[in-house]
Amino acid sequence: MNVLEIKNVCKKYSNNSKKVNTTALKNINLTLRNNEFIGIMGTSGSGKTTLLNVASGIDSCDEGEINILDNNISEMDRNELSLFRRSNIGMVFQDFNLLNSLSVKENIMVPLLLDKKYELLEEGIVNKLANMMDISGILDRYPYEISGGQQQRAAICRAIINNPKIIFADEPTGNLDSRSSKKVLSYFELLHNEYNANILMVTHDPFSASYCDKVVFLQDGSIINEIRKQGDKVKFLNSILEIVQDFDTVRIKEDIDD
Ligand SMILES: Nc1ncnc2c1ncn2[C@@H]1O[C@H](COP(=O)(O)OP(=O)(O)OP(=O)(O)O)[C@@H](O)[C@H]1O
Repeated sequence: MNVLEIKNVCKKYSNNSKKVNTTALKNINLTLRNNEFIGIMGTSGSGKTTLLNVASGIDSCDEGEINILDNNISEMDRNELSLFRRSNIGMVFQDFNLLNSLSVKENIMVPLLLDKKYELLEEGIVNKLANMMDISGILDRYPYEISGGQQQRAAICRAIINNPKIIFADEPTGNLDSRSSKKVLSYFELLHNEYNANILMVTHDPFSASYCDKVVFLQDGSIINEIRKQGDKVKFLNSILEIVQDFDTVRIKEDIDD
């Protein structure tokens, strides 16, 4: 079964004060199959975050539909969607989105408390995840007392504590140095390879994208290319870099022509 189907999706933003419409997504079709890790790349403003927000139900689309495990989330009302998202979707953001007034442990527990899944807390799920993500020594600290990499690993624990069917990640390494990025990416890889996690990740970074099975490239709201991993990560990284360089060359030529 496909985990996520994005079908003919279009999205416009209207800016009422200037009476300008921005077409952010143009007829997007994309499928995330079971046990797939897909990356979304593209230049700034190409529509990456909009696509992730629409696919995860944070935002609505104007045309088309989004199916998650055969449920059309575009047709759900607010309450249905909110419940559906809580039990099926895990989100990871560039700026971590941890609550500073809660300890790391409490932050990770939030989704279970919202869903009253106290039995999982008693089974020690927080400690298990913290061990897996190598943050068990900092559970009693507050987000402002730990590094960005540790905050992101705590945010991943929070995203997966409900055992979601899909993890959506928007530039999860965007605020991290290269060492912390590698560690965070290695945990995504672990979740994907060992726990069959399905992941859709936005990134502008070819190195991060090389952890995916497949990368799609957006430009001006359309998918203009896609590439599937064949061989190892280094080979995949080189293929991604070639495509990114081609885009850059075309863009520079267009800028010169303008
Ligand atoms: N809330 C909004 N209102 C109006 N226009 C928006 C809004 N959000 C995004 N846009 C526009 O939609 C287009 C796509 O934006 P989006 O944020 O999805 O791009 P992106 O590829 O994620 O960019 P970046 O890499 O810079 O984060 C851009 O032209 C952007 O200016």
